[in-house]
Amino acid sequence: MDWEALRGQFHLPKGVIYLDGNSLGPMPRAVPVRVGDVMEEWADLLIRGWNEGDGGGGWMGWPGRIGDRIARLIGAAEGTVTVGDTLSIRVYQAVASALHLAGPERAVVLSDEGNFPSDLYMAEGLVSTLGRGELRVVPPEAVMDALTEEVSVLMLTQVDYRTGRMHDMAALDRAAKAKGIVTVWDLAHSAGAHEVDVTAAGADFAVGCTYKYLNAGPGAPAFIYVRPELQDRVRPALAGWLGHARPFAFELGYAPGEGIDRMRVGTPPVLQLAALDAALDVWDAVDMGQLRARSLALSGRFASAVAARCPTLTPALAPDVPRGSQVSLRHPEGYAIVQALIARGVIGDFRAPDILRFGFTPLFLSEADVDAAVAHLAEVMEREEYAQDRFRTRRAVT
Ligand SMILES: Cc1ncc(COP(=O)(O)O)c(C=O)c1O
Ligand SMILES: Nc1c(O)cccc1C(=O)C[C@H](N)C(=O)O
Repeated sequence: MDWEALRGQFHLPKGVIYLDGNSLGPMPRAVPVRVGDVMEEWADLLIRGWNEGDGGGGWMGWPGRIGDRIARLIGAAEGTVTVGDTLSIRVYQAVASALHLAGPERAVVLSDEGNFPSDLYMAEGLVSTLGRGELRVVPPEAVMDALTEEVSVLMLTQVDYRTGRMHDMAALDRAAKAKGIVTVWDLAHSAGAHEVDVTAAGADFAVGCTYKYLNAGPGAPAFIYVRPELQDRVRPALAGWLGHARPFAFELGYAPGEGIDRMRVGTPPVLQLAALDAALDVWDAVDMGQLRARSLALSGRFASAVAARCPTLTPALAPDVPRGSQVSLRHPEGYAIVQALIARGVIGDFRAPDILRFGFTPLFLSEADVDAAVAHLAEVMEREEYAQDRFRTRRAVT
């Protein structure tokens, strides 16, 4: 694959080494052009855009059309993915639908301590709304043994947002199925980061965001996948008018739409979908196997150089633990170290209580970036640059 050509498709600010594409991907150059085109369609077509926008295809069909483009990246068949709303909403929708499928006999939603708080809050809220059941949260290594007959839904984020630890999706799905457990996977840190095969794994539901590795921009819409065999049995939980079988009949009662369309909720975010559509063009030339190989090469290069040059930074994971496309390190002064690095133009991020997190995105990073980032980090550590007050003052966000 031509990595240089791929990198050329992104706007990357001068003097910045961006190791935070796992939180907010950089902007593909095609995005503002495409968003501008769609704004012109809005200006000229007005409401006719729903039917005639997108060069004639209409904006209304975008959630499914763009869902199909994401499907390829997660090993899903056409017609199994739709896009819109935020990831937190999609998590709620998937877990609620999964609980309904699992039936009332079982009560436990099982998750792990590496899951993102919003996912846990959503499940906790659902359980309390239903007035039955419980959310059970175990350490990541204990998930397999916690798959008991009491569990109705297994809800996991495949790659831990803090440590980068990666669950074996196929093995956990197999074990869950053997016990009649419905599975929900959050692929926020997987889609576009490494190969994912929801079909081979037999996942029931998968959700993910598009503003990280898929580079669709801040607030970009989320996606949801439903296993084809379940689609006509699923009750969408958030029964919005655009998930109705006949939205424009404006019937008073709800009738679920066909297949994945029933997971649609309300009006599609057209401008953000235009950004996503353009961002997905970059992926047309990407082979996921080669991407994974390069991601491991770049992150491995970083991890071993840091181990050699920065002995006080402890890896968050043992070397033999499978990880996503990030490297996480621990240090009690993690926040200040990350701030000192950002001041030097190396952007990573910090996650409480002590994690320095670095994402490696082969679409726009090179070996030279990795080596320069390590050199900066080594200097920050050797000179104890992080001890300066200006780096220790915490901001409220990110
Ligand atoms: C794994 C995971 N789940 C859920 C979320 C929440 O997504 P959103 O803010 O788009 O609802 C995030 C990131 O914010 C995440 O990393
Ligand atoms: N979604 C975010 C946002 O709206 C603002 C700041 C950060 C984020 C994030 O994506 C955080 C992210 N889920 C994480 O992995 O930590």
